[in-house]
Amino acid sequence: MTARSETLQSAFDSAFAGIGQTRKVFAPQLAPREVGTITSIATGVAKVSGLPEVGFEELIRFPGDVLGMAFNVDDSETGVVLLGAYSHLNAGDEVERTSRVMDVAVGEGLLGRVIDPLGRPLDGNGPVVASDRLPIERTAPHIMDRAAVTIPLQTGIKVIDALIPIGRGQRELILGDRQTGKTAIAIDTILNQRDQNVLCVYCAIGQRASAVAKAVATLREAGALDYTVVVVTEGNDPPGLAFIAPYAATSIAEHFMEQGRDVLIVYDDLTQHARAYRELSLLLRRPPGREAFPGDIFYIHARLLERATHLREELGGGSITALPIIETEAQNISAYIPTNLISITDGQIYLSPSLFELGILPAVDVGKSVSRVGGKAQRSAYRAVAGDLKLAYAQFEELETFARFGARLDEATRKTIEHGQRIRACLQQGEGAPVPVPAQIAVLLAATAKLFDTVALEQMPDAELAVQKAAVHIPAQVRERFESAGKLSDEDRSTIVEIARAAVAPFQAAPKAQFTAGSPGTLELQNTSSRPVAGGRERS
Ligand SMILES: Nc1ncnc2c1ncn2[C@@H]1O[C@H](COP(=O)(O)OP(=O)(O)OP(=O)(O)O)[C@@H](O)[C@H]1O
Repeated sequence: MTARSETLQSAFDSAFAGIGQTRKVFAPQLAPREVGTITSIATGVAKVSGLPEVGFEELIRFPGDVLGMAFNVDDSETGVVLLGAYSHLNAGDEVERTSRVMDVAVGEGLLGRVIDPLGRPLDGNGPVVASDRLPIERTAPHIMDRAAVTIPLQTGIKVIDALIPIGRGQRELILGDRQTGKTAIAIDTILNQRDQNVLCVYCAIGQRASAVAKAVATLREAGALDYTVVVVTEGNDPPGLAFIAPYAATSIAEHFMEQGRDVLIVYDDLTQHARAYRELSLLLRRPPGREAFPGDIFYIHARLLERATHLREELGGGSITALPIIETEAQNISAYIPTNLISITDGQIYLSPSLFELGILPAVDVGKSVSRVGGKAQRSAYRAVAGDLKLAYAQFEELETFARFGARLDEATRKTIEHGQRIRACLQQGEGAPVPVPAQIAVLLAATAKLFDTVALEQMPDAELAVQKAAVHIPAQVRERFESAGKLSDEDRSTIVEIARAAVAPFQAAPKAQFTAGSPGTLELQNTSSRPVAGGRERS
């Protein structure tokens, strides 16, 4: 054999050897594909037959890549909640099991993005970069994995930080009638997390597109979108999307919490979520209960809010603070969904439409609001003033009701009311203007020291702002004590009060005042008499 024919032979052998080998290794991957058909379709739900092995909450693929979630798993038929546009679907269409449950993209790449509950971008900024995916339904951390709530979550809203403090890992309900400033409180709290090292998730459920666009624009303008993930379902989305939105948002927050980060999550609002669930349940013929809500309506909210917690140090020490929002009807806080949520959460911030109408903003009704765990996390500097402030304010609110009837008031009552009015004025604050801690402490200390009592009510906004600005003069070592657990000494308090006194001084040359019964819920000052006012000072 020549050298040339030898080379040809070996090439021939190796070629055939390759084919033989390929034949041997060729093992086609045969996977069973379970396929069923749509039997009927209604608003946001479909009934499917021919999927005997389908599991509860398993995803089912419909034509056009629409996903659905198995909700009612019966022997003969499966009730499926649709999670996308379904107008092209018809009875008889083929559907397929996916053998997986609903999950969502999570990770740092989501910060600054506006997405839907399926993780699809809505902001036109290209695909979302996810570091991982997590199922939307996860069990809440076990009781032994949880730590006590000890670190405050500053909202930047004076009345909340002073009187209804929130701690990291707490669940605090915001409730009130429509248009009473519920969203404003939640958005302001997000804005205040800028320097607090807290990441935020804002979950808009069934909101008007314009309201969501306004919230996103506010966050973007204030630079708060950089540390916030916005999860949105709009009013005209299928009810299935509204139903899964808070669970998906919570999984996004949990990813950060498990990395040791503090997260704030806002559900705006769970009334829409409950309505979406009611709609789905009625369409799937689940038995209706009170107010036509299904029997497990309490459970769907409890299992959601149980996922907000503060983890133990060994597990990273991260936390999720939840601010669910609920809309009441005609101030009825004892309706089904509000009472459910009140009993699940660790306190509530109640917004009163009457205060809102009087222009007392934020319209927080201090008497009906409570924070059950936040007090323990509150900074000691606040605690030093909160007790006096609460008492004085409660006394004022009670006396104010009497004063409405035009009763003649004795000197002590008049002073209490005057003092209460100034506290109320101090606690008012505009939208989108969170107040830093030192400025808050200065204002609150000035109010408890009755420095504002000699200032005319109409001058109060300016006087209060002057005290806020003067807070920059508080010595650095005192400011440090605001952050630490250390108490303010008497010396610290008098230093702050003196700074505030100097700031208030220009406003104290106020006109003389007399009370008359004014419009309901308020008292007017008239510049007529020369009666002495609080502090024994005569107003000129
Ligand atoms: N502290 C405030 N200062 C001034 N305006 C405010 C304040 N809080 C809320 N508002 C205004 O009150 C209106 C209602 O506020 P917001 O939309 O937050 O209420 P809501 O209760 O969430 O409403 P909805 O029931 O529509 O969800 C808005 O126009 C908002 O700008």
